[in-house]
Amino acid sequence: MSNVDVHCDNGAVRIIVRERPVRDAQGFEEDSSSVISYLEGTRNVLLADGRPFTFDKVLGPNASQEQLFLDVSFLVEKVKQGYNCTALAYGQTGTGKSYSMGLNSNACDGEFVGIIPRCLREILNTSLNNALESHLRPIELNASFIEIYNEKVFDLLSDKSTDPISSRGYKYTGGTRKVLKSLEDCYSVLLQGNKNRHVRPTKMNSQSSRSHAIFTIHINTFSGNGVLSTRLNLVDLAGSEGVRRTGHQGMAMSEGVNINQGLLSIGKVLQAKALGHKVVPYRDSVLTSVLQDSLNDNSYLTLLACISPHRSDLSETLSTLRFAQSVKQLKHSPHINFIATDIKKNRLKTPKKPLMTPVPAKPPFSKNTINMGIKVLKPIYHSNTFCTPSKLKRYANADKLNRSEIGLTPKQKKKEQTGLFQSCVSDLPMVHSKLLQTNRESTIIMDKSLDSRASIMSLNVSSSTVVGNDGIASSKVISYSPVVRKCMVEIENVMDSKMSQLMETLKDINKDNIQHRSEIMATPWPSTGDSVSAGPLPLALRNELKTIIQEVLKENVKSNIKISDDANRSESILLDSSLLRNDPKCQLFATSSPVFKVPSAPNKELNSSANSFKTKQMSLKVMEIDEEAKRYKTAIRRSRRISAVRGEVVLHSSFNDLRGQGCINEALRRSSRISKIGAQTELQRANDSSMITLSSMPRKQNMSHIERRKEKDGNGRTKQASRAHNNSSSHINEKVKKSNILKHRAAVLNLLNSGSMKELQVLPQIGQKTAYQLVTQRTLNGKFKNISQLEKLTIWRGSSWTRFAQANLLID
Ligand SMILES: Nc1ncnc2c1ncn2[C@@H]1O[C@H](COP(=O)(O)OP(=O)(O)OP(=O)(O)O)[C@@H](O)[C@H]1O
Repeated sequence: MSNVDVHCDNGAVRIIVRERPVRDAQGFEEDSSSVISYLEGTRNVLLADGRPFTFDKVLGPNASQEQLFLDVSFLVEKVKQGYNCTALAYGQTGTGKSYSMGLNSNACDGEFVGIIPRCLREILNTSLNNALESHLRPIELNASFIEIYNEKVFDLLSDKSTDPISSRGYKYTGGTRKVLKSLEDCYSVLLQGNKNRHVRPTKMNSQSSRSHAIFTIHINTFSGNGVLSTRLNLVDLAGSEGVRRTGHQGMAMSEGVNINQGLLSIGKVLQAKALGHKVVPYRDSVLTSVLQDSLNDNSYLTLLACISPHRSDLSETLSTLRFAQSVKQLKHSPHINFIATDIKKNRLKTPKKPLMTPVPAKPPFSKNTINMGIKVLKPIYHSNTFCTPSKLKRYANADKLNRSEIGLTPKQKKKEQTGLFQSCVSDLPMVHSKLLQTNRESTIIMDKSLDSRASIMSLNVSSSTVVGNDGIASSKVISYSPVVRKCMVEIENVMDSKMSQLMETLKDINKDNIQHRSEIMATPWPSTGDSVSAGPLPLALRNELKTIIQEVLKENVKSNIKISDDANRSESILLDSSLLRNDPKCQLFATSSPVFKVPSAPNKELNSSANSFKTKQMSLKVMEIDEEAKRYKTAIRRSRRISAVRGEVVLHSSFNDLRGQGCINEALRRSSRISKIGAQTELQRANDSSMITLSSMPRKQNMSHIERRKEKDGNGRTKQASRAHNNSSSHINEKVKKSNILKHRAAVLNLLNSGSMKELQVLPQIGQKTAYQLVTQRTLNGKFKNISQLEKLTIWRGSSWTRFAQANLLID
């Protein structure tokens, strides 16, 4: 189509205003002068009773149907490229909506035919012309024509057009689709639809539409691997009307009310979208439910606002113009609708592939594929938070397609795919584990986000191509899962703060050499020249590497200060990259990926053996603190749960010392709380306040903590951990331990006898079901006298009793 108006911009939402000619006076006292005027030399500004309004295009009363179509034909171009498009005629009754859309005439040809027949003719002509060429892929053209009358959907192309196909509360599933192969088909479709449409004469319009009509042209372009499915929705909304002016009563009045209701809801939807509301009230009316796909961001929208020139209609005209202005606020970003049918088939046929080995598939469309005389463009794949293997495969296919189209050699492609896609994905967990060992702050940050296996599994990368308005792929984007993104940002922040701390330290130590050092710090990391290094992931890895290196530098600077004391201070703290190369952490990165190389050594070298030792010590210390921190967090979580049962308020401050004293003290506290829950019973009320037992934690867990502590004693542990261990081991001798266990068992039994279902679930291995069964047994058979009575209950399945008893220290 070469006749796209040069004045059209490429915005996804366009507003065209058309003024109808002055009406003949038919029962009205019409003023022949128009309240609408236009600014000389402009095509987009009009004055309504002196008030200026700016739109994409304004058409005066003398504008022809051809002129109007020139502005709308932009949509035909877009729909051929693979985008969904919608043209919406809105305005007061009798202002020429149906006339402009072409629903008044039953012809497809002629000077006065409107938008719909012209669009049909244009699309059909292109398709017929192209069908003559043998290399073209098959195209299918269909039309559907529905109307929404009194909040019900009617299929105008169906034999039973008087039966509604959908009403409020039911999802509209579409109407009859008629195949369009010739102009005759288009003609018969229009004729049949118009014949079935609800029309009623009003005081304002002898042929007033009483329904909202939606004419849809469906275009399916088939390809080897899928189908490019697009729609052009041409909507003729019923006119807004005042009951007083139409003079309607009864049925006609209720029609008017429903029409206004639909228009109001469409206004609400567009307003909500324009204001960026998260919840858009699509379901407020049948009209908005049906138009949901057309009004969403993924479509080109053109609003044709029809206005009247008469002063008597001024308030309606102003209201229409304001509505049009609010629609202009919408920000749509349409993308091509490619449905890769083969992917669905493949998912069923082929076994699941491992996550990291996507199998390249034949691109669904190539650059040279021509459909309907236009180049079919690349589909967009949106990144998802969590990638299933099949999704990852789809992304990999899209990635390959996009790469093939940007002209990379097969060798480069392979290198990129294996180098960037796979190595980066597989490197991420490794980087994460290295960070865990080397950077305490990063570890805590990562811990926050990656504290579950599921999160670690979500460290996926997906790629997508951004396609511009002109349909050309403008850039390639690699997206990471939110977890990875969050970590990257936080790590970057940590790095920044460390950097500035380091610079401060350096500044204090040697002001003269500061510039030299900053230069070294700012030196870009050398690249191997591999294209991989330019990708965003290597940058992220590089940042992480830098973080680690900053750590090492900082440690080295500090240790050097101590070693060299005052003598020759400036010499000793001079930064040297050989120091980095000698450091085991840096070596690890330097060898793991060819992307990273430690900068070549400048002149001076420092003996780093002392530093390495200190670094190792620091790493061990960091690991210990991390474990402590994890236990601390777990302890707090469990304690909160226990407290919540009794409605206790747990002050965080009371747990602060847990970090230092380890989990044994915490276990004692928790056990004490279990006892307190049981303290509500009459029997144990007196004893409970002094009852402190060893632990309500699983025995295995408890033992493993102690054992781990013992192990750590040999390897060097934190002062806090040592203190906690010494305290606990000195105080808990065998005798006390035994009596504590007995007390603990009594407390558990007491809780089982008196606790509610919710309270019982505080105990390990007691879920909702077991708690319910225990309470039922207790109610039926009376309180449990001892542990063996508990054991004999029929509620335990398999090894559930053993697990419960062990977890609660009820058996030795
Ligand atoms: N630009 C125009 N040029 C010539 N005639 C027009 C123009 N606009 C409207 N008309 C005439 O005005 C009359 C009413 O137009 P039309 O039925 O299209 O209005 P409408 O907005 O669809 O009204 P309703 O909402 O009640 O259906 C028709 O007879 C139509 O021919």
